[in-house]
Amino acid sequence: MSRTPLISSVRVLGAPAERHEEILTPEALEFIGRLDSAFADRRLEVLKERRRRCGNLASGTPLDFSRATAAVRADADWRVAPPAPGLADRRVEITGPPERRMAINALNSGAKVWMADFEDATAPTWNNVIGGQLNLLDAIERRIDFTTPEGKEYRLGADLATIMVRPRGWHLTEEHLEIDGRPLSASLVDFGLYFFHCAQRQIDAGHGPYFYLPKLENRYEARLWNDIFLLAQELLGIPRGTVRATVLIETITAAFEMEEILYELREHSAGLNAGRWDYLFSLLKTFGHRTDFQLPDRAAVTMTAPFMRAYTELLVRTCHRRGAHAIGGMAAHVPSKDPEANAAAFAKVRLDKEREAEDGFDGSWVAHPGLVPLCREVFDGVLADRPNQRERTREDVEVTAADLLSLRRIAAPPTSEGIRSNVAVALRYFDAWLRGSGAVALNGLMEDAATAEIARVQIWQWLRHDRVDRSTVIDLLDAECAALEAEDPQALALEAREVFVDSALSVQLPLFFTPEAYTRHLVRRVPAEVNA
Ligand SMILES: CC(=O)SCCNC(=O)CCNC(=O)[C@H](O)C(C)(C)COP(=O)(O)OP(=O)(O)OC[C@H]1O[C@@H](n2cnc3c(N)ncnc32)[C@H](O)[C@@H]1OP(=O)(O)O
Ligand SMILES: O=CC(=O)O
Ligand SMILES: [Mg+2]
Repeated sequence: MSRTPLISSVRVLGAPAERHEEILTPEALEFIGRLDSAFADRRLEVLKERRRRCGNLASGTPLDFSRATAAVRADADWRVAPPAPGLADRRVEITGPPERRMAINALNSGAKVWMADFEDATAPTWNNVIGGQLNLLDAIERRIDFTTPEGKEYRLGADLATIMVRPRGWHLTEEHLEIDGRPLSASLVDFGLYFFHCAQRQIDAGHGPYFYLPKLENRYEARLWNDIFLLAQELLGIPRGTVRATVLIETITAAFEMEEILYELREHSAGLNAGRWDYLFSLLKTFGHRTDFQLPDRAAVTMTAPFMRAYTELLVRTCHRRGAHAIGGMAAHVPSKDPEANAAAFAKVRLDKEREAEDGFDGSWVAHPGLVPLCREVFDGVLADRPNQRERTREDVEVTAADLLSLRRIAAPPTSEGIRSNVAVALRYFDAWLRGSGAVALNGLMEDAATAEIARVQIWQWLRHDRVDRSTVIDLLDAECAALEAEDPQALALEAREVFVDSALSVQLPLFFTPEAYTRHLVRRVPAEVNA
């Protein structure tokens, strides 16, 4: 990296802990400081534009494919970069937080890719953020093995999944790192620390610095990431085009700009992923104010709903037309110890993966190592010896704006069980998140930040449209708090209740529950110390 001195230094405000100094080296801090200084203003523009667009859509401005970019969509000639080493065959991808034991289990799981997640599946405590970076570094250096006090051994095997890292989204800051008196962008901290420590190591190991990019809303956000990749590669002397990134299409506005997002990132693109849970959240959030866009209980909205099928079909069509991978989403069912529930969960996941494989997806996500063989078997059945099915261009697919927005076709009022379950899931998830776990299994379903957002925003919407009254929700909330406290004396039921009240019962709908909950509950700063 060029050694021109920085005008400002990054200050570490998080408590020091064992081995943190291996990640927070002066050089790594200088690197993320440079990235943040270069892109802080553009990040703020992104957030401003999101608020502006959200306001317009809430007040009824129609959503459509942009006329300004019609030429990009019409040009049949451009393609994204070819798959990078380790990313041609992605038939099974396992996701999970970069926690030490789970990292080893994920890497050994038999999946082709491990999506190491600082986002939906991670509660961004300081220790999770820096500990996650240490685990990634140790995994790449193959020194992550350990033995539990009970004697259970965790060792890396011979055949490991390719690592892709998902940094936090643009809406979040990292309050334990500061430059010029302001916190750094959480996206740039997660991206930058991993890139600084692991990009060259990954290249030396025959792979590369690979990423998943969450919650993008439009092509300008893709352009911003592309510019970040260019600068990061330049600063560390890594050849241009080495980075690869898969963008999650998980907002309704991004669904209208899939081609444009691939185009902006084409030099660094590793395709698109159908992030179904945040996509549903985005639909609810974007149209939550309107009476003409009401969704039924969360459990009643499946991937076979016409507007969800339009979204996944368009994603496959768009990716394959541009030579990019299309990666399927997360079926929420996780294995259970009860054989009957387990068989039901596997049957549901199988159906979901079969539909994706038949539709042309090149691979898909699982949340648990126990589901890797199932997903592999389903995709093997369609792919056989081919690494992917990008040649299936799906020219039969035609999706209109109306198809993507056909929510009315499944509109239904909430049931009392739907209301109760949303209150319970949100409260219990917030409790887990406040205690440092960003993903939990509740009633046989994987719950993470995206699914909890759905639960709380549905309550907000049903209150707004008088589908339920406030006193019913408060009664349910209090009953659930009492049950949680009775079950687990360590539970943070009162704090979780506070997060619920702030995010689901407020007059204005908070765009995400995480920024407020993070600054109020997870940030633990120690007095500032300036890094030399
Ligand atoms: C909407 C989206 O963004 S989806 C993507 C983000 N969400 C996720 O990534 C969720 C990933 N999944 C998980 O975190 C977990 O599977 C959970 C929390 C849902 C359930 O975890 P657990 O309650 O530990 O499940 P369970 O007890 O069945 O686990 C059995 C073993 O599998 C391991 N395991 C479970 N899930 C994973 C995973 N995703 N990656 C690696 N290992 C895992 C457990 O650590 C445990 O290992 P051990 O026996 O060595 O201790
Ligand atoms: O990140 C994935 C999602 O479904 O949300
Ligand atoms: Mg998501």
